This record gives sequence, structure tokens and C-alpha cells, in this order.
Amino acid sequence: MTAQAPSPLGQIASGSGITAGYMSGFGNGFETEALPGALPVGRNSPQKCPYGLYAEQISGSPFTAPRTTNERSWLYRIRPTVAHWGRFTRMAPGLWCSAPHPAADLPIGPLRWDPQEIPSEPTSFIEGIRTITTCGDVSAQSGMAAHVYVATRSMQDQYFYNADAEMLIVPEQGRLRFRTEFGVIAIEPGEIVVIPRGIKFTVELVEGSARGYICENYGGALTLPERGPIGANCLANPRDFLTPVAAYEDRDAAGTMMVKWGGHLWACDLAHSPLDVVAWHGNYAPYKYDLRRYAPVGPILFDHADPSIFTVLTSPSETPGTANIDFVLFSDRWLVAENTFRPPWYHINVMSEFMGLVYGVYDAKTEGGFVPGGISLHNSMLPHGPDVDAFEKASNSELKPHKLENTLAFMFESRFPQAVTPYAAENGTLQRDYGHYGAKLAKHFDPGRREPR
Ligand SMILES: O=C(O)Cc1cc(O)ccc1O
Ligand SMILES: [Fe+2]
Repeated sequence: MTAQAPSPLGQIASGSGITAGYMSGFGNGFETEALPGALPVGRNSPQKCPYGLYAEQISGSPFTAPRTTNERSWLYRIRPTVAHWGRFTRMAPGLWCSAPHPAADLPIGPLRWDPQEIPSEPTSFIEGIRTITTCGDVSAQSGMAAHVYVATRSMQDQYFYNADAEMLIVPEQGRLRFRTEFGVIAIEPGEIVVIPRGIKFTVELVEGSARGYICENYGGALTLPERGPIGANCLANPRDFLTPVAAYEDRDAAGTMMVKWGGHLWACDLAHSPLDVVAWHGNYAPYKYDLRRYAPVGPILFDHADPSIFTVLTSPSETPGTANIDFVLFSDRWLVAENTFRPPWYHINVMSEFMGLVYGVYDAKTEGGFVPGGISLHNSMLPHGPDVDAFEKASNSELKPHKLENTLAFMFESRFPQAVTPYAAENGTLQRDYGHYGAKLAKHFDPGRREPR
């Protein structure tokens, strides 16, 4: 299980453009060092660590979790986290909310949003987090919040960690560089990054601005779904998940540490960078994944399979098969099913469905309403399905093999109903007439007409 990686020697420098190095595999026990010999051999806690480093363990699971879900890493760092600390004060509540949060006063029904606007004033990744929905309860470690982020500047001497949740980030516009305690992760639209709870990072913009989606997972760590009879290959393959090699900065400069804890943001002054981990080993670490490497499996003769067939990652709950969150992908694929209504069927789902679009057109909807950067929310047990144009097209077109191309939509699907934040309901991006698309579906019933079975 252990992957030995080539380590870049030396330190990371902000904006230096050094190529990020990665190790491959999902949930592996990795080991990596940015200075030769920085990792203690054969033990975790020697009396003195190499190079005068401090040893620190981060436990992502209870110590006693079964081996399959037991997560921890050992970090060898210039200062332990207690030294990257000060007197924290609560930051003003911005637009980042946690569950339970009061729901907007909206009638029940399908909801859809235009893209959130990218502000003209300087806005960092953390400042630009706008919560759209929340569900579950952050302090019960179950449920999630779905956010959009908008950013126009890099975080400068600002560091952050989320004690409440693991963060799954789905960029829609703009490349980002996550400088983390564990190393550097660079991502672009089409890729995702997952930062587990408690891991410190700062976010730099590579271009002028950025926008995307975040699933803040309060519950069980995201993991690969079982493949069952699909076998050992396809869907998201473990080797395509990439974890960074160790990279550190030894930098004594004034900065700010921000922590999200108990549903609030806290900040304190720092005198040195906390990204000071020279070497680490373990299986609790951030990772990235290129969604275009996802190998979809689907119906090859007739019918439309349940979208769970496109699950990339799942956050399990205590109830088998009942996910806290499923992260589901709708990407390029061939539609070949014969005598089949090929788009998603009309649907009422006990799970709630938050959808985003990175690029292209989503096949249940006519082009234009659900656009990249937009959102739809089909909440628990609320009906939804193709609009009238999509229905007519799919019911009448010739069923040749057809490729859905250059499309990337996704769903954060949760067992919990999602509460829309007052911000999302009132900021002007909610499409007021979306809820009525069903009324346009004509009656086709004719007792004298019978389609062949
Ligand atoms: O609502 C949606 O568009 C998501 C979805 C996709 C699909 O292929 C089947 C069911 C479903 O809910
Ligand atoms: Fe659905």
C-alpha cells in the first residue's frame, strides 16, 4: 500500500510556479519527504526527529475505527500546530452558513439559479464562499452545505482549516493552486480537489478570477463506492487520484490563521507560516481527481439506469446504502439504448439533488436555462424531470447511437432535505419561473392509441 515518491527538494515559494508533484492512488499509505532523511524510519515518534522537526499526528477517524476507514497521518514539521496559534476571535458572519440554518421562505418546488456574479472588489477564496443550501447538523457531523465560491485574488499570508467538514471543491472557472500542509495541488475546471477536515491550506488564483462549487461534507469521509458486479475496473479508478508530495515553507512573516469550527469562522494573528511540514506519512491527506478520467458504465441495450451508476465518491452514513452525500457525475458518454426515453425520467426522490454544471449542456433540459455556473435544486420528494422541449425531442428523435460531448454536470445528492439560504433566495439569481416548467407538458393521452410494447 505504500507509495514511495520522488520528492522535490527544497521549499515552496508563493507564486514560484514550481511543478506540483503527486503520488497516485486512493487512500494509500503514502510517505514523502521534501528533505532527504526527514522521515523517521521504523517509528513515528523518535526522541529527537531529524532536522529538529516536531512530530504531530492528525487523526481523521477515531483511533479505533476499523482498518478500512481508519485515517491518520504523521507530520514532521518546523513547529507543531499549537505554536501556529493565538487568541482567536470570531469573524463577522459572512455568507458562509452552516446547518442548521434558517431556510428561506420559498414555496416548495424545483428551483434553479443563474450563475453567482463574480464581484469586482478584491475577494479571496474564503471571502467568496456563498452558501446556497445546508442540511443535517454540523455539530452532529452529518449532512452538508453546498456553496458557490467566487474569487478575484489569492489569499496572502492567510491560512485556513475547516474543523467542521471535509471540502470537495469543483472549479467551474479559473485555475487554482492549493498550497496545503501536505504539498501543492493545482487544479483546473474539469478536476476536483478534496481537503479533509483539519488540514491547513491557502488558495492562490492562477488567472484573474475563479468560480466554482463546494460540497462541505460534515459526515463520513468521501470514499469510492463499491463496484459490485461491475468488477475491479471502471467508474473512478483509484490510480487516478493524486496526492501531493511534501513541500514546505520556512517563513517567518505576519499572517492570519482562520479556522471554521462549530459553524463559525475564527481568526488569529500568526508570526510564521503553518505550511511548514517537511515530511509526512499516512493515509489522511488531500487529493485531486480529473473528472474526465471517469469511465462511465451505463445501459447498453435499453432503459435509463439510476444515476447512482455515475457515483464518483460517496460519504456513507450509518445506514447501509443511504449516503450522507453522493457526488455524481454526468460526463461525456454514448447513448445507445433502443426503444428508450433516453434522458432522465420523471422523478420523485427521497434524496435531495443539488446540481451544478461545469461546462456544456445537461441532457434533461433545453439549452439555456441551466448554464455553466448555474444550480438546480430538486429537493426531497419534489417532482422533476425533462422540460417540454427535452421531452418532445427525446420522444420523437431517431434512436441512433448519440454521443453527449463536452458536457460536465454533477450532483451533490444527500439523504437530507436541503434548506435554501436567505442569501440564495434573495440575491437576484433565483429563476422565478423555473418551478412552472411542468405545466407546459401537454396531455398526450389518447385511449384509442396504443404504442407497441
Ligand atoms: O434530476 C436529475 O436530472 C438527475 C437525475 C439524472 C438521471 O439520469 C436520473 C435521475 C435523476 O434524478
Ligand atoms: Fe432526479
